[in-house]
Amino acid sequence: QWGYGKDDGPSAWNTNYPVADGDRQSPIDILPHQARHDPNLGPIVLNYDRCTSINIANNGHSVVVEFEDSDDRSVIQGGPLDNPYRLKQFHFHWGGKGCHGSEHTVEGNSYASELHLVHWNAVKFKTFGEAASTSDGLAVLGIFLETGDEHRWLHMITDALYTVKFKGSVTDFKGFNPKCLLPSSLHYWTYLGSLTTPPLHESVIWIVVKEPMIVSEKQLGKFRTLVFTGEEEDERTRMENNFRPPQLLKGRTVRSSN
Ligand SMILES: NS(=O)(=O)c1ccc(O)c(NC(=O)NCCCCO)c1
Ligand SMILES: [Zn+2]
Repeated sequence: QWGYGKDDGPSAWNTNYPVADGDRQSPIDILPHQARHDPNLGPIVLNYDRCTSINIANNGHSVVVEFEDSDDRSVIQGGPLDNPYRLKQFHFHWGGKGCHGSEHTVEGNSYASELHLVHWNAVKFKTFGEAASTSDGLAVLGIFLETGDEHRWLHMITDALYTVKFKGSVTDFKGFNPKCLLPSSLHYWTYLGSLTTPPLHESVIWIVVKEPMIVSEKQLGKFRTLVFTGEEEDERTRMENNFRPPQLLKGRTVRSSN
């Protein structure tokens, strides 16, 4: 299996997942001055209103909140998207104490953490799995997390983390609307990329929001109380630095909403 350690980490993923060396891999380093401002790029529209969260889980790589995706109750549309994309899950990537842990970087600078809201094109595909393995089947909204004041709503997530400390743990997490996590401005960069974890499918339309959400160091520290390992395993490997470093742009264009 793959992980984020010395032997099973990002530099080894191409052994079992050769697409790791492909032409549209994620994340990337974003250079704002080289991004093409595209006036045709409209605003991102989120309809997460009748929210459909189900549970929160530790999958051995991150903490994930899953959503009920049998209809279009929670969708993202507009921006670079031709169809509404259905919210499936969101999860985070973060660093170690004092180190940064975002996946995308901006002019070589990384943020403390990065939130990924994962959506799939249910107009063109029947299942998430099918969408996740087909070009442009997914739209992932990436939000940077920066340390500063406490985030007024993130406690809803961090207060539940102790219940999913070990790999394989799942607990109920109903009625959570992730719209409360988003920064005020949704100006974004967008480019064609991939999943940032194995199987690294090149199926993602990335929408990276420019404005970070501000969270406290204390709130971020709670993510590091999770472990990669299962309760029955001997070693307790703290879950941190679960991010893939930036990959080659290989001629891709990054567009900017404005
Ligand atoms: N980081 S990401 O690009 O937003 C991303 C979005 C959706 C995904 O499905 C994955 N990866 C994934 O599911 N890998 C299968 C095993 C993971 C846990 O069992 C990564
Ligand atoms: Zn992710």
